[in-house]
Amino acid sequence: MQVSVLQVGYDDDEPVAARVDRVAQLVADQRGADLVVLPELWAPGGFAYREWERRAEPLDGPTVRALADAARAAGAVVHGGSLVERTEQPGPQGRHLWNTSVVLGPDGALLASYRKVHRFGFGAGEPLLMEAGEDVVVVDLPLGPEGEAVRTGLATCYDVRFPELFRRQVDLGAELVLLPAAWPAARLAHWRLLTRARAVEDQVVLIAVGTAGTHARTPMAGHSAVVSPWGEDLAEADADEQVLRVEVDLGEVARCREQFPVLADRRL
Ligand SMILES: O=C(O)CCC(=O)C(=O)O
Repeated sequence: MQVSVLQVGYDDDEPVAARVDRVAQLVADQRGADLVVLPELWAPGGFAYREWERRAEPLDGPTVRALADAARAAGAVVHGGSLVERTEQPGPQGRHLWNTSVVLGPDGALLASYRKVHRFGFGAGEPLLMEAGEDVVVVDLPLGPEGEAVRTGLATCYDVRFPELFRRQVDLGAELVLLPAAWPAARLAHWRLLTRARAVEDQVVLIAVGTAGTHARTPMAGHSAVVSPWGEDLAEADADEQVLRVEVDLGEVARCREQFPVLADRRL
């Protein structure tokens, strides 16, 4: 499987509509990739809390429509990262906003969405403004050598600190996990450690995609990575905007689980 990791960089000066056009073109340029993965909240701004209400949109809004066109142009499955989703109906806490990731097929159809379960912000930001997702999402994506289904778990940024979510995905058959993020540079060491730990303990291929640049006075860590089930880096970005093209052998998941059957030794 050929994967394009798009580590998007942005600052506060770039208008959102211009960023959506720029990133959609970057996605469309990824012909030859089977899977393209974008970061968390790259259009509205991962830490631009004050702008989220104004920049929120439904799942059939302009950002997802632009990504769907780009997926068709690239002929690839596109994990569009996440957006601030606005719904008509409020959630249990009476709010209308969610941090929602979307996955589109090569025909532009919406294959899956995932609402971030663990909200980041310690009382501000996400817990104050957004609803929490309730559902663990594992979806079949047509990413095998002949387009066969690959069980793929979806998680977002802060979720990586909660190993039980990923273990539940493994129980639901996940072999590949996609983790868009907007991770701050201040905790780069945690990002590197936790992404490798999740790949090793769950024996999955983990594709972790962060952002670059500084917005809302928060420098971003970058360092997107594609990690094998053995915990080895198949690729790692630096701190700047970057596109990584990586060949991933998903057969390594079954080989790793057979050669080192640690998951079979769990005591429940
Ligand atoms: O857990 C962290 O240190 C950062 C998490 C985060 O930035 C997020 O979930 O948006």
